[in-house]
Amino acid sequence: MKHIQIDNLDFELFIDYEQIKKRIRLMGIDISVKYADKNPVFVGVLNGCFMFMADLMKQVHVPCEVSFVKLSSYQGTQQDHIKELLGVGMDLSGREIIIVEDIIDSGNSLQHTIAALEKLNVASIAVCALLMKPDCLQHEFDNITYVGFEIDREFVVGYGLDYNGQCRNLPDIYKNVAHSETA
Ligand SMILES: O=P(O)(O)OC[C@H]1O[C@H](OP(=O)(O)OP(=O)(O)O)[C@H](O)[C@@H]1O
Ligand SMILES: Nc1nc2[nH]cnc2c(=O)[nH]1
Repeated sequence: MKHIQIDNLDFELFIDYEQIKKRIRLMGIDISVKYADKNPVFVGVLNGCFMFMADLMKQVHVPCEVSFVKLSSYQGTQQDHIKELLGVGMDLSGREIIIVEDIIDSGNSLQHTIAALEKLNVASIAVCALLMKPDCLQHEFDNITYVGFEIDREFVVGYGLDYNGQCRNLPDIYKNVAHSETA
């Protein structure tokens, strides 16, 4: 089993790039069928989505547009409180939106992204996430339509996901393991 260490944490291989590609291919087929003639806008939530978005777009075979947003946070004592969406950069009114997320954990980010997009008079919002942790969700959503892999509570890195800014470049996904397992 492939292991890596980042700072003080150990990780082992969890989902390899071949599995990821196969799953994304099927997700792309589903989306292409559903959105034929709808010219959807894929809205990626940076930073984590960049690899997933790139691979997903190669598997979507209908006319579409791509945009990215970033969530900004309050600083200091309010740190981690999501404030607003930055960078949509196009008119989304009347458009069919597919939010692209690398991972849904608590669902806090997703809830804020959806709330911000709803203010822009979009026609519809669906969510496409590579990973989701159902046991960690703190909100109810009725529009998480496309999920690559449902995973347990483990902390994962790679394929766009970081630990302290590191590991986003890894093609495979790794999960955190206790120190003793790798000793
Ligand atoms: O469901 P949640 O508990 O909100 O967690 C999911 C969010 O966490 C990560 O983003 P992060 O804020 O770490 O920023 P990043 O994309 O730049 O890594 C990930 O990309 C999701 O957007
Ligand atoms: N890198 C990373 N970011 C996250 N954000 C929410 N959950 C996770 C996770 O498991 N890994």
